[in-house]
Formats: sequence, structure tokens, C-alpha cells
Amino acid sequence: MKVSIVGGSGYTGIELIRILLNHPKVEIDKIVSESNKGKKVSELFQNLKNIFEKEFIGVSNLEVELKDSEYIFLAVPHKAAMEYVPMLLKMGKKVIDLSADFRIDDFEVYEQWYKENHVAKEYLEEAVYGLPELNREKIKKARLVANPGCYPTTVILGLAPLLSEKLIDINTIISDSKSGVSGAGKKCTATTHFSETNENFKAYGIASHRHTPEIEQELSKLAKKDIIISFTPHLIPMTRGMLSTIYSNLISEQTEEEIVELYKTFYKNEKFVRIVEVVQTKNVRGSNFIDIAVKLDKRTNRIIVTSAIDNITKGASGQAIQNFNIMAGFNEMEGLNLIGYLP
Ligand SMILES: NC(=O)C1=CN([C@@H]2O[C@H](COP(=O)(O)OP(=O)(O)OC[C@H]3O[C@@H](n4cnc5c(N)ncnc54)[C@H](OP(=O)(O)O)[C@@H]3O)[C@@H](O)[C@H]2O)C=CC1
Ligand SMILES: CC(=O)N[C@@H](CCC(=O)OP(=O)(O)O)C(=O)O
Repeated sequence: MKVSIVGGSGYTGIELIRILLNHPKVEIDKIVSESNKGKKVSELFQNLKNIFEKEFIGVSNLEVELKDSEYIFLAVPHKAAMEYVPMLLKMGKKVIDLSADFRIDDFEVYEQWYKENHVAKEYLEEAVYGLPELNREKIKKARLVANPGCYPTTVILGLAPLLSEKLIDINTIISDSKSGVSGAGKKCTATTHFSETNENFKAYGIASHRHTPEIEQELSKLAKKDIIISFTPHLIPMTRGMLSTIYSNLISEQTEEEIVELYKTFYKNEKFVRIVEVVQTKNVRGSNFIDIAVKLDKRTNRIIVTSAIDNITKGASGQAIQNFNIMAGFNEMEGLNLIGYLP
């Protein structure tokens, strides 16, 4: 099956290429880049030398250029994605959008948090939030999948069993989340510069990060009640990896062992979710796994969930390919049999 990538020159773009080149049922058709037209992809990403020798195509004439591709991965920044989606859907393509443009159901909420006008709001209703572990049946039938944000993936999957079973006080949720610098994309800015991030650790977006409404929206669906949370992201001095520490007050009599059992049962058919004793980013680095550990602090009666992913894989491109596999009717693991790099 032919697929193309728009925004293939960025971090999630190269991760899509890395994984798709080992997908037995996929042929990468076109890689689109605004600023690298005509350049060999392997010139920009030299890890592809002698492996993938296509050239980037530009952003013009995509109606013709993409005609043979059934699926399009949009690996572009938010706002850019909504410019492409209407055209692609009208061309009959199926789209997996890695940006935030179609994740928020209510365009007013999107506009408030993203400070952008939504120019394709008529497609919001049909967009499916692409978290396979919770929305698989809808993803199967979708034309447009909104691939989740990396932080939301850790928090939503981290809390889903507790909310589904109504075990926690929904007014007490706090997520303290940390990301590697690649989460900010390829562009080097004053905050992602080596000198700013190396040997440094900082909180940002306190009480204002744009992933807050995305997390709240999906947690509210699970709880069937409106949820608001405290969410604080942090930047840590590593390239890939994300770890969330999520606190909430237990309102049931369950023991830690019973809660761990609940998680194991909830995710028993999920190949990419591992319930573990201790999470660490290295165990999932370069893989599509999310590792989750659940502890009960008996002194405070607080549940502490820790969850770890690779922000570019389960947090973006790996999850996008998991969604693609579901949409295309392939085995969900196809191309994603990836083991975290240790040490
Ligand atoms: N990095 C991560 O961990 C995660 C990223 N995401 C989301 O995935 C998307 C891509 O992120 P990421 O790869 O990190 O970002 P990057 O900045 O690394 O890459 C984005 C690419 O998009 C291209 N681009 C920008 N504007 C346009 C446009 N109008 N048309 C076509 N291409 C364009 C740029 O390439 P060029 O100028 O060559 O066209 C750039 O290389 C974003 O929406 C991001 O929020 C989601 C979860 C995690
Ligand atoms: C470290 C870092 O900067 N991370 C990004 C989030 C990652 C991401 O790309 O999320 P979206 O898909 O929603 O854009 C941020 O905080 O904005």
C-alpha cells in the first residue's frame, strides 16, 4: 500500500520513515517538504544513506503528486495541518494528522488555547481521537485520525483504568510530566538551544499548557463527568523520552495489588501497554510501548501512576502507524515490533 508523508523533514517525519521502511505492507510514495524540495532525503537524514534514496517533493501540485497514495501522514505543525486536511479528504485520502488541529472537539476551546483561528472546523466532528487502546472501533472506520499529543498519551492511558472503575476523586488529579527536548521539534529556539537545555531541568507552561484541554476532554469522556486537572510539563536534558507522574486521591477500599490487577485486566489485550513495577524512559526508547506502574501511598491514600513513552514513537509516529494499521485492516503490530534501546 502506498503512503506519503507531508512534513517529512522534521523529527516525527524521520521517525515515520524509519518505521515505515520496515513495514512489510507499505511502500513510501512521496515525502513532502516545504524547504527541502529536490534534496535527497538521505542528504538531510544521513542515517538513511544507501537505504532510502528518494528526493523530497515540494508542497505545490499535491493533487497530482499524491494521487497514488491511499494514506497521508501529516507531520507538520498545528495550523499547517488544517490547511491540508480539506484538500486531502476531498481527494479521497485517509489522513493521520500528527498535529493538534483535530484533537479538540470544540473549535472555541482550540482557538482559546492555540490562539489560532480554526479554518477547517467542519471536519472536527468526524475526526477520531487516535488513541487505539480506547478508540479502536472508531479508528477502524475513520477517514481522519487526530493522533494524540505525547503528554496526553501518558496521562490518559495512565488514568483510564482508575476513571473507568471510578476509583479516584476526579477533583484531585495532578500530572507532573517531563519531556525530552525532541518533543519541541527540529527547529532550534532560544529555549531548545543546547546551552539552555544541557545540564538543566525546568518547568514550563505552568497552568497554561495547550495539552491541558486535550487531556481534560478525553479524561472527561472516560469518567462521564467534566474533569479539570493540574498539568505541569517539564523539559529534561535528553533527546527522546517522556515520563508522567500522576497523582490522585483514592476513594475506594482497594489494595495496591487489586489496583495493579485491575490495570493488567484493563490492558490485557493491548500489545503496546506494559504494566510494570518501575518505569524508566530507556526501556521504551525507540519503541511503541507505554510502560505504566501503579503504586498506592497508604499514608496519604493517594494513587501514584507513573507512565513512560518515547515521545516520538508512542507519543507521535509509532502511534500514527498503529492507527494506520488499524485503519488499513493490518495487524496492529506491523512495522512496530520495536524493542527499546538499552543501555
Ligand atoms: N516531536 C514530538 O515529540 C511530537 C510532535 N508532535 C506533532 O507532530 C507534528 C510534527 O512535529 P515535529 O516533527 O516534531 O516537528 P518538526 O518541527 O521537527 O518538523 C515539522 C516539519 O513540518 C514542515 N512544515 C512546516 N510547515 C509546513 C507546511 N506548511 N507544509 C509542509 N510542511 C511544513 C517543516 O519542514 P519544511 O520546512 O521542510 O517543510 C518541518 O520539518 C507537530 O504538529 C507536532 O506538534 C506530536 C507529538 C509529539
Ligand atoms: C518539549 C516540548 O516542547 N513539547 C511540546 C509538546 C509536544 C508536541 O509536539 O505536542 P503536539 O503534538 O500537541 O504539538 C510542547 O510542550 O509544546
